[in-house]
This record gives sequence, structure tokens and C-alpha cells, in this order.
Amino acid sequence: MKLSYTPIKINQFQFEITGSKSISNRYLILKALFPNLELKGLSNSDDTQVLQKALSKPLEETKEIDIHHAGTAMRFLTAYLSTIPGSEIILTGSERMQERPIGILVEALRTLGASIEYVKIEGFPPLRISGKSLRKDTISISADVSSQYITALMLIAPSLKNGLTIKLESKVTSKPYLRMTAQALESIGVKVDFDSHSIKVYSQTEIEPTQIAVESDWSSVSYFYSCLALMKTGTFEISTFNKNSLQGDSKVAEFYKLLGIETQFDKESIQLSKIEDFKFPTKIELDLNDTPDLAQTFAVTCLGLGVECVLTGLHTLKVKETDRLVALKNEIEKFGAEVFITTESLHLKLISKLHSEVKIKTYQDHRMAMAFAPLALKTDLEILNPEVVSKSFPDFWEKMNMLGIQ
Ligand SMILES: O=C(O)C1=C[C@@H](OP(=O)(O)O)[C@@H](O)[C@H](O)C1
Ligand SMILES: C=C(OP(=O)(O)O)C(=O)O
Repeated sequence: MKLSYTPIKINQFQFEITGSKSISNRYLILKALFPNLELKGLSNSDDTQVLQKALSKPLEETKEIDIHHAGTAMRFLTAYLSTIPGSEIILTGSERMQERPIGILVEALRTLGASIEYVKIEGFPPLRISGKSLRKDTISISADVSSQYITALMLIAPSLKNGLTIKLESKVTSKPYLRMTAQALESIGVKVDFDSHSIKVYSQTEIEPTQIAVESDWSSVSYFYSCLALMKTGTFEISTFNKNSLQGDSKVAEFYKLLGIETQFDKESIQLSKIEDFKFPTKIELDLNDTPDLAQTFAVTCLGLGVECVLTGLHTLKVKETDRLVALKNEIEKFGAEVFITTESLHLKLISKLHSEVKIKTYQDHRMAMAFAPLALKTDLEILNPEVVSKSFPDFWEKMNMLGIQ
């Protein structure tokens, strides 16, 4: 899809963004455990729909579940299905999902008593899971590959007889996602003790009828920050958000302040505006260990603005929808810039003028398409397989059209 920009007369834009997929997928598992939980504003993303569909059928009669590209659905269901006595299900996913490691979670669940076998390659989906009651109540787990393994254990913990104590080994990656899980559990009345090296989730059999409204997706908002940073003028009002967000990616507000964007909270929306006479820094250094999903957006905004950046804490990017470090290097360099990557960092060197008519490969990764789209505000480009955005943000292109990106 070729993208070009035709500035439009309106200067103030209003958007409503779909619910957070991370929050939605946590509450879907919790709703499976506690049916009197009522959910509003769930994400319309593929990743949420695929989980919702999997959980809508009687699991005792289900033979196979295919969760396509959804990492959270894969990890959360691995834990959840392990706890359903009488079920025997093959849990599989897309080709890429079959390359994303799951051994750490499977080992932890086996230690708790789960029965899980690898159908093809040791350590990777697909899995054959025979559900049973898990008996142990303490587990140690490596926390530096994916926080989703730990979230998966936390979500099933209330259903275990004695709850679960999870001891975190090594440096914890994507930590705000663990806080999000703890807060989701607490919001329905489950007790959680959370400290830097261990998490204890207490057992709970029932909850009071509870209604939850899912907050909009902060990772999706990052693309609007990028657009505004690359536009000459404008203000955006985006809903629906809470000042005390459960989402670690709300940090995007702090990061884009470094690129001249001010964020104000107003009841349930955020207002983004450009800081007047802002002087751009020549170089920015950021540690994104807590917020890995913002890396692509931020790197591409810096490319568009001609700001050198060094991003660290990116060791998990190689096991996401694609190897995002390599994908970023390949695609950014097509514009004439130089990118240096290590296993956990990316360094983007300055260039004076962006090459135009570049074709961006998206590697089946929604965030590659969405991160590069705002560059259309600066130069004509083409995004290959633009439909990938539906993994987290199906209305993305519609929203870009409203800004004049066609
Ligand atoms: O728990 C979650 O909802 C997520 C955790 C993060 O993954 P990792 O913990 O694997 O970094 C993040 O990248 C992903 O998009 C969503
Ligand atoms: C990494 C992501 O998702 P997941 O791991 O859930 O597939 C993402 O949405 O950027």
C-alpha cells in the first residue's frame, strides 16, 4: 500500500481507540475463572478475538486451538488449559508462533504438576495439554525472557488450592506488565503480594459480581505521538484513558516529551499538543526494558526528525512477532540512515535527508507497519502487507486517513 500525505485543514483531531489487548486478554482468562465478571470495552484486536473465541467453546470437547500470532493468548492458554481436568487439547499458532519459545513456562507448569508435551520441537508450540488439578504452590522461574510466562501463572493462581508463590530469578523484563496483572487480579478482589523478587497470589474460589471497563490501548497511542511529533502543528484528543493507568506503555507520554509533545489528562481523555518553540535534542538515550513495544515507534520517529537515538533494554525484541531488531535495521537503512544493533540495543545515526519511495517490509509484525506509517508525513513510502495491523489495532489505517495519510 502506497502512502502519501495531503495536509488537511482541520488542526484538532479527536480519536477513540480500542481497548488495551493486554488488559482485555488478562480479564478474559479471569472471566473464564470467575463467570460473574462483566467486561466492557474489550479490544477489537485479532489477539483478543482469538482468545475470546477459544474460551467460548466447551474445552472438554475441544481438540485443537489455533491462536495464530497472539503471544499472550498462547502463553495464558497454556497455563489455563493445564488446569482444566478432563480436557486434552493441542494448542498451536502461526509459523512464527512455533518459533517463539515457551519452554520456561512449560517447565514451570510441569513442576506444578501439569501434563504438557511438545508436538514438534522441544521448547516451542504446538503443545499437547492434558488438563488436571495442579497441586504445588511455589515455583521459581526465569524472568528475563518474557513476562507473559509469569502473568500466565499469576492468572491461574487464584484457582489453585493454596494460591501460588512465584519466585523471580534473573533480571525481570517487561515488569509493568506484571504490575498490570497484579492490578487486574486485585480489581476483582484477589489478594496479591508483589515485591521485586517474588509474587504471591492467594487462592480465591468466588468473586462478587464485578463490572470492568477496559482502558484504551496505550501502545496504540504511541503511533499518534509519532504522527504529532512529525507534523508541523496540531492537537489530538484521544479517549478513553485513566490517569493512573494499568499500562506501562503510558510512559510514552514521558518519552515523547523529549520530542516536543505535551500530554494533558482531561477526565477520560488525553490531549496531545506540541510544545511551542521546542528545541530538539541532537541525541536521545532510553532504556526500554519496561516498555519493549514502544521501541519501533520511537526509533522511527527519531529517524523522521533527524534525532540520533540509542535504545537499550531490547533483548526481548528478537523473540516477538519477528526479530524486531533486525527488521528495524533492515527497513530504517532503506531510508539512508545507519543502524547498529546488538542483542539488546539499537543505535540510529543521523542522516540529513530521508530517501523516498521506500518499500517497507512488515515481517508479519503489526508494529512494523504502524511504526513506519507516520513517516508518510515526511516522505512518500510503501507499506507491504498493511493488513498486519489487525493483530492489535484493526482501525489503524482508518485513523491515519483522518490525519491526511492516504
Ligand atoms: O503481558 C502482555 O500483555 C505483554 C507483555 C510484553 O511481552 P514480554 O513480556 O514478552 O516482553 C509485551 O511485549 C506484549 O506485547 C504484551
Ligand atoms: C509482542 C507483542 O505481542 P505478543 O507477544 O502478545 O504476541 C506486541 O503486541 O507487540
